[in-house]
Amino acid sequence: MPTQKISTLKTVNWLIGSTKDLLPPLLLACILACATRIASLGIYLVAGIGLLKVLQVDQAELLAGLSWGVLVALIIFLGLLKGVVRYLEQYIGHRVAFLSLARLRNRMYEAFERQAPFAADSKNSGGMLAKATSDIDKVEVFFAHTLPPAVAAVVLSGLATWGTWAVFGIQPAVVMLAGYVLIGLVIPALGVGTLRRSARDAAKARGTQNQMLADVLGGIDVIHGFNAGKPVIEDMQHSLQHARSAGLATGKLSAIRAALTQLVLWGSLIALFVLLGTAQQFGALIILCCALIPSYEAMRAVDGFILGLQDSLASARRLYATAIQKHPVSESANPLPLPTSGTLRVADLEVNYGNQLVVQDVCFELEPGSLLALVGESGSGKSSVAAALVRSVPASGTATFWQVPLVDASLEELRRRISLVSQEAVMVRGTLRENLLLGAEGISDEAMEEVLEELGLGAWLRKQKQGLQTRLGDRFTRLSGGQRQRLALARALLRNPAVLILDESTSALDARSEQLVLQAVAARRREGMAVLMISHRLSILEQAQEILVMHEGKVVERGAAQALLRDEDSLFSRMAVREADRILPG
Ligand SMILES: Nc1ncnc2c1ncn2[C@@H]1O[C@H](COP(=O)(O)OP(=O)(O)OP(=O)(O)O)[C@@H](O)[C@H]1O
Repeated sequence: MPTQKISTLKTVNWLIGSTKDLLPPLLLACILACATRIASLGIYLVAGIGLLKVLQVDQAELLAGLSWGVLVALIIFLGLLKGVVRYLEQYIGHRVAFLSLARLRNRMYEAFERQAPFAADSKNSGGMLAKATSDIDKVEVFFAHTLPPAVAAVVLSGLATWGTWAVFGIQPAVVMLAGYVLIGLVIPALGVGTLRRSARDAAKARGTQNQMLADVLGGIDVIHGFNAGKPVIEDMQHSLQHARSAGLATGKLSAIRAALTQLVLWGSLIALFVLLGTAQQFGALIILCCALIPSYEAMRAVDGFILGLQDSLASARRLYATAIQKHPVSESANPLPLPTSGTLRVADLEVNYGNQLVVQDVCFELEPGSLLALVGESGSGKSSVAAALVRSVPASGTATFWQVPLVDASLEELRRRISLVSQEAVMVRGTLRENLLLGAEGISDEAMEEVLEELGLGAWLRKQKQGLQTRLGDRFTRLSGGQRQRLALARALLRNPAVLILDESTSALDARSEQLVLQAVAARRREGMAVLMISHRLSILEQAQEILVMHEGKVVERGAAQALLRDEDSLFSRMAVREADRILPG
């Protein structure tokens, strides 16, 4: 859902709902912020009274009973009080902030997890990173550093106006109130639309920059290899420029607001001087100035609040949009268990991405122990069939495992029974053991070592001083493409699924390693594991009971390899000839 369409009310409601239990400490932080500002005001007022004493201005009713000793004691007391309440305000404010940060991060990670892998595939990872980091930071700043000072400013201005009215009459009270309204309401309202737009643009630009950075870092070897550093840097500079211009509008407006606030402050002082500037009321003027300066200063927090609010709301809207986004594939309300073995039957399978139909009318049966191959040109829809079977992408038609429709099955069990080893053999940061387990339990070290041996990685493992504890991704344990593919395959084999889908999972292997992989797969098939193999290699296809040849999303030919090859005009024969020419040109 585009963030512009999300209402502020819903966003705030979600934000409060997400951090509900933090509201009492946030309220306490607001109360403490009020106490800090009141103590500050008190210090100014006592200093003002001291000044009156020094200047020997006759303000009998104000000065009665306030000896130097009392004034010094009051200053010390107020100073200590301010120190203590400020400490508590900061402590509680930051506690609320960090808890809200943790809470929001968790909610975001849950949302990403719920939407994965579809979200990770279809959205930019940089945008997701920006949401998980800077957007949440912006919301946290709002909670910790903007709301309590803004609340305190409003309370303080109310108190100061009331006090002025009570002691000095209505006219100076009206001057002060006018100043508060100008600083707290009118000036912050200037250019709110521009602020909202630039906050939204800035939040989006942060996502784009993160995305660019992630892409550049991921593809640094390619960029170097193609000498593409200069255009890439220019692109990044362009993007930074865009972010800078989004931030510039906010900067200009805050400068104008700050200047206007100073004008109002000095205007109010002049107005008070005109009203009370006679010799008799000079004392009152000094006292009012002492009240006005800290309370106007505090009122500026409202401006910061409005600025922060636009930023926070822009970020909160992006977070809310992600939090409410549903994965197009959902689990049924009462998920059915899946047996450990059975036949996978697929009929009339269709896969759509948006309104692009990429797979249609695909039907096949995969019995325990059998091998089915899916071949076809690049983009013909093979990987989409595989993704549909593990329900990573939405699909229609019927797919059942041991007569249980996959749409009714528990997603966790489905992905335990059907394992997909996809084209990219992704390893996460961590040890070899952690990568092989990847959340699975009850797999022994011996079983891991055995599978690695079976896949031809035994010698490599023995060379690693820390064995299964070797950290992957470290400088000296960079994996080759073929090692990576075999580790991904080992991960799947260790889970012993009923159906193993291999999507071009041997593309980076040399003939000997591929042979070892095929032997391992054949051994599992003898134990009943069914295999759906997506591959172009004839050596693999010969072992398949049935080959499905896909073209533009449809199965156009099917049968055993030899039968398909007998028809020289078949798409499969032509593909086989091209594949043979590729290996042995001429
Ligand atoms: N997540 C996605 N969003 C939108 N379109 C997609 C997505 N994944 C794949 N496609 C499109 O669906 C079509 C089929 O892609 P798919 O990856 O299934 O083909 P394939 O036969 O596996 O190709 P290859 O052999 O190159 O891996 C392609 O046109 C591709 O652009």
